[in-house]
Amino acid sequence: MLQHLSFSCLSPLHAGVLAFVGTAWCCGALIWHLEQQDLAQQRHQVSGLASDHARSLQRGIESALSANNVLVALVRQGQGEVQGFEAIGGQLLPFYPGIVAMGLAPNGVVQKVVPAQGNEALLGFDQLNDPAQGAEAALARDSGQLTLAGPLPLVQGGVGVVGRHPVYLSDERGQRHFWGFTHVTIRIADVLAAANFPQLVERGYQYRLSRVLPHTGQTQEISVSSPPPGSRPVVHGLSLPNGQWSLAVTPTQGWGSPVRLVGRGLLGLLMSLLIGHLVRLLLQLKAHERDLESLVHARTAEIFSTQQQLQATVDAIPDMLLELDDHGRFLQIDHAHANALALPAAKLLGRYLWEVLPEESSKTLVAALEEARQQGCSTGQQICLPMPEQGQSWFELSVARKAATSDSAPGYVLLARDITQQRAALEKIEHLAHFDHLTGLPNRALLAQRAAQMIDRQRSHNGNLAVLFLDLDHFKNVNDSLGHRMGDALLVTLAQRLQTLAREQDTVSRLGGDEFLLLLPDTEAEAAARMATHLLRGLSEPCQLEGHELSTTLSIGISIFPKDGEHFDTLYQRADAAMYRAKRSGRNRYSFFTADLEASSARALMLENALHRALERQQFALHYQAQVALQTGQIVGAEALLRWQHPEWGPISPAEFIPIAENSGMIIAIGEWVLATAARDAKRWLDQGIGLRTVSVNLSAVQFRHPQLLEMVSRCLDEAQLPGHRLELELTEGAAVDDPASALDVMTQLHERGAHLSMDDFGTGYSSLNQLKRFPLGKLKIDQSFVRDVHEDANDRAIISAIIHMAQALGMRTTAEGVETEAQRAFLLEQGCDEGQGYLFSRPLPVAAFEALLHQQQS
Ligand SMILES: Nc1nc2c(ncn2[C@@H]2O[C@@H]3COP(=O)(O)O[C@H]4[C@@H](O)[C@H](n5cnc6c(=O)[nH]c(N)nc65)O[C@@H]4COP(=O)(O)O[C@H]3[C@H]2O)c(=O)[nH]1
Repeated sequence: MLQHLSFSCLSPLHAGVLAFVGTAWCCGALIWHLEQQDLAQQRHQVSGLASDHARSLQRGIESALSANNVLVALVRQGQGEVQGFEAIGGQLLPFYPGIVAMGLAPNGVVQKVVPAQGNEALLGFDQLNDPAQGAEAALARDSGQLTLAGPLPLVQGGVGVVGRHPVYLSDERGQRHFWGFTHVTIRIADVLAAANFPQLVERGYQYRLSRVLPHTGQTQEISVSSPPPGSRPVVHGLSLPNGQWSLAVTPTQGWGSPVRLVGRGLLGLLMSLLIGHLVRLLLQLKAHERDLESLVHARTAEIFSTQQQLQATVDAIPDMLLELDDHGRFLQIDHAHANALALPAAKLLGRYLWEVLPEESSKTLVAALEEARQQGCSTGQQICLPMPEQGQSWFELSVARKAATSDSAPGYVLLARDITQQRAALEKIEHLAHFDHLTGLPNRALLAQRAAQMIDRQRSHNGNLAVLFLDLDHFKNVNDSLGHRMGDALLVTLAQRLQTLAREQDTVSRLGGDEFLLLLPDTEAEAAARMATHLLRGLSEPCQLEGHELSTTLSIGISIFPKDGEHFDTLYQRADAAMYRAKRSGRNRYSFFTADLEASSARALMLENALHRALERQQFALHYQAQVALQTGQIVGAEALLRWQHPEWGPISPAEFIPIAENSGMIIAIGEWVLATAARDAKRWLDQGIGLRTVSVNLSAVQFRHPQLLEMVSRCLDEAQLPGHRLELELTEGAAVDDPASALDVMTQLHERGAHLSMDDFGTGYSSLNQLKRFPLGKLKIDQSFVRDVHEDANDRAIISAIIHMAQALGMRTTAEGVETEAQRAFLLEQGCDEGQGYLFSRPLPVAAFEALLHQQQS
C-alpha cells in the first residue's frame, strides 16, 4: 500500500532511479559498517602484534637493566667501595646477554667497567657533564630512579642505551648523599634484536620505534622500517625506567583491503542497479496492469453505453422493429411499439408472414425481403393492414438483410413505420395544392390545368371557351364593417351558389379574395352573356348570415377562346380587364373584353409611376368646398379636396388616383402634405379674421391605421400653429369599424389632441350603432348617393331622416354631401340636418377663389 502510495505518482524510470539511489545508500552504509568492523579487527590484530614485539623489547631491556640492581647492591654493601668488581662483573656478564658494558661511576665519573676490553675509552667518562648524556644523567640522579638513556652515541663507539641507577648512601650521621651511578650499556642492535622487527616487516607491517626525550620533549626515532608506517598506526607504549618508548605499526598494504572494498562496492552497485531495475520493471508492470484495467473499464463502459444507446435508439424509433428468419417467419418483435399491430405480438411469433398478413401486403413484404436478400436492403415499400378500430393503417417498410453468424442463422430486420397520418396529410396537401381551403373550389393551380385541358379540347373541335372573371362589389366594406369572419362566411355562401348556378361541365374556381373565375366550355359570347346575367341575378339575392342580411352585387368580365386569346393567361388577363371596365361602368354588370381595355390598365400603371414624382414636382394643389349652415346659409367650414394637375395629362380625378396612392402606400406622404397645407391655409384665414369653425381634411383608412398618425397630425398643427379644434378629420366607415378597439384608441388620442372627427360617406358601410356611440365623433356626413335621389326614392328619404335623427340622439351634427338643388336643401333643412355641402352652395374652389368667396361673405 505504502509502496503503491509512494511510487504511484512517479514514473517507473524515476521510481527505478529512486530505488537505485536508496539501495546504493544502504549498500554504502553496510559496506562502511563492514569496513569499520574489518578495520577494527585488523587494528586489533596489529595491536596484538605490536604488543608482542613491544613486550619482547621491553623484556630484553628490563632484563639487561636488571644487572644494575646487582651493582647497586654491591655498592651499597661496600659503602661505595666494591672490591673485585672486575671479577664479579665478569661473572655477572654471562647472565645478561647483550650488555656491552657495566660499570660504576662515583659522582658520575666512570671508574670501573667490565669488560675492560673494548671499554677503555669509557673510564673517566664524566656522565653528568657530558653534553650528550649529562641531562639524562642528571635526571637519573635527581629522580633517584633507574633511568634508561638513549639511544645515544656511545663513548666506546656505536649506538646504544644506557641504564643508570643513582646510588645514594647514608653517612655516619644517617644523611643520604649521592654516591654516583651504576650503569649498564646495551648496544641498540642487541636491544632491537629482542624485538625481532624484521619478522614484523616480513609479516607485512611497517613500524616506528621512538621515544620522547625527557628534557626536550622531542621525539627521537629509534628504529623505523622502510618505508615507514603509514597513517593512523596502532601505537603501543613501552614503560621503561624513567622513560617512554612507543611502537607504531601499520600494515604495509595500508588499512583495510581496497580490493575487497572495490568488490563490495561493485557488489553494492550491482545490487542497487538490480533493485532499481526490478522496481522500474515492477512499476512498469503495475502501470501496464492499471492501463489494462482502465482499458477494460473504458471498453466495458463503451459497450454498456453502446448498448444503452442502441436500446434508446430502438425505443426512440417510432417504428415497429421486427425480425424474420430466412423463411419469412416472425422471430422477434420490439415490444415498445408492438401495439401498433392489429395482432398481439405473441400471436405473430413463429408464424409465417403470409399466414398473418393480408394477401396483398404479404406479397409486398415478400418482395421487400427478396430485394433485401439480393441487394442487402429494401426501402420504401408500403403495406396496408386492417386495424380493428381505425379501419386501416399504412406502413412503410425498411428491410435489411442480417448475415449469418457463428451462433445465428441469416434473417431480416424489418422496420415498419406507421405512415397513415403522413399519407392523410399528403392527401390533404395534395388537396390544398389544388383546392381553395375556404370554399373548397379549385384554386388557381387546378384552374390552370383544367383551362389548358379545356382549351386543347375546344381547339380540337373548333369550339369556344368562355372565361368569366367575377369580382364582388364593395366586398371590402363587408370585411371592414362586419369583420373577416363574416366576409369569409359570405364568400362560402356565394361559392356554393356559384356552383349550383354553373353547369356540370363548367369549372368554378376561386382566385383569392373576392375573385372567382368560371370556365364555361362550348360557350360562345351570347351564351356567356346569358350565363353572366344569370349569375348577377342569382348572386345578388340577399344572404342571411348570423342575423345579418347581406346583399352583394358583382362585376363580371368575359373573354372568349379563341377570339380573345389562344392561351389561358391571355384569356385570364383580358377577362380581368373586362371586369374592371364593368366596375368602372357602375358595377353590378358584366362586360366583354374589347381591344381598348388594354389601354386603360396601362393607364393605371402609368398613373402609379407618375404619382411617385407628383409631390416633389409640386403637381398637387388643394381646392376647398364650402360647408354651409342650412339654417343661415353662412359658410361655417370648408373641406379640403386634393387636385392633381399633370403637365401632360391635365387634371386627374382623386377618385382615380387616391385608390392607387392607397394601394401603393404613397397616400401617407401625400396625406401629410394635404394636412400640412390645409392647416397652413386655415391658420392664415384665422389670422385674417375669417370666422370658419373648422377646415375638414379627408383621412384615408390607410392613414388612419398608420402608427405615426397622431405624431403627424400634431406636427402639422404645431408647424402651422393652428389650434387643434380648428381641424376636422373626415374618417371613412371602413377605417373606423375594422378594428373598433384600436380605432377607438386612435380616435380618442386625436380627440384629446383637440381635432374634431367626422364620419364621411355615412350610410354606405356597415357601421354598428353600438360602436358609433362609443366613438368621439362630432359629425356624420350623409353620403351624396342618398341626397341625389331624395325626391325619387322614398328609401333614401327614410335613410336620411333616420341618419339625422340618430345623429341628433347621439349628440352629433350632420352634414349632407352633394346638395345640388334647392329642393334637396329644403328637405334636409326640414329633417333637421345642420349643414350642407354641394354645387348648390359652391363647387370645390382653388385657394384664391375660395378666399375671395369667404371675403365676399364677410363683407
Ligand atoms: N356630383 C356632385 N359631386 C359633388 C358635389 N359637391 C361635392 N362633390 C364632390 O364630392 C366629393 C366629396 O368628397 P368626398 O366624399 O370626401 O370624396 C373624395 C374623397 O374621398 C377623395 N379625396 C379627395 N381629396 C382627398 C384627400 O385630400 N385625401 C383623401 N384621403 N381623399 C381625398 O376623393 C373623393 C372624390 O373627391 P372629388 O372628386 O373632389 O369629389 C368631391 C367633390 O368634388 C355635388 O353637389 N355634386
